[in-house]
Amino acid sequence: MATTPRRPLMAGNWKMNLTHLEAIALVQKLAFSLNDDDLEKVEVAVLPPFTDIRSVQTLIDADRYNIAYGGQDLSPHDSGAYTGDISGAMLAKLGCTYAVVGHSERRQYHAETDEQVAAKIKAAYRHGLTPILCIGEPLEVRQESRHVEHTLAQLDGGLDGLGAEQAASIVVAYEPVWAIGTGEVATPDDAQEMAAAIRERLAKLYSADVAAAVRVLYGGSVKASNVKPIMEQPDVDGALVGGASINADEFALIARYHRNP
Ligand SMILES: O=C(CO)COP(=O)(O)O
Repeated sequence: MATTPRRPLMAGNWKMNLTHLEAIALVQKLAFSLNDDDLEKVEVAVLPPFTDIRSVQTLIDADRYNIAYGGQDLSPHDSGAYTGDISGAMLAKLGCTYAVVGHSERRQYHAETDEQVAAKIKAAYRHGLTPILCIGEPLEVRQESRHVEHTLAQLDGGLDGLGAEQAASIVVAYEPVWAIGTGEVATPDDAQEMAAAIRERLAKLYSADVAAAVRVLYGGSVKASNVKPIMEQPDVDGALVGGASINADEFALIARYHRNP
């Protein structure tokens, strides 16, 4: 099996936080806290609210910051009468690299189904965006030890109808719902167990090469103080960071985890 080294990705999902003015201040501070070596070792991305993206783009372009950015969601449609929605074309035109798809908060508060998630993933690829597919189990499912089965069913649903070439570039984020915003982080072993199971399922659905290429992130109460042992797991390739990503100092420390003793 040809294994290409996977470049770690630290992505900050700001959720519904920070105005465009606050976004500019955060990205500036973040860029000053990271050196070329950090940004070579680790890809750093921010995922601001839609209203901030134009400002983030302008700043990153003007100062040539090596920081990627993307949207927190996108419409499965390319244009039309979908009030309040944002298309992949709009995100692509703003220079976005990524689009988060199927975050548990979208599934919970907007009743998003696996079918809609699969349609959004295809919409992202139509516009050259890399989807970050979020999957993960709620607490009661873990308590019944059905977490792997539940999470892999979401993976199957999200990837439904997607070809191998596209699947090889997707990013999958394992975000156990019980760890999101709770301060209760999964153990490094929990993260590794699921990341390995995701990779194994990708090998089955596609091929060993696809499984070896896909970056699997962990998300849920990631902080500078807990990120390193999670990143040391062989199948974990990065983190999707919520609360800690809206503090530039903390997110920079997370992105520079490799410098920590
Ligand atoms: O949902 C998350 C990232 O998408 C995780 O959020 P927290 O880091 O705030 O737990």
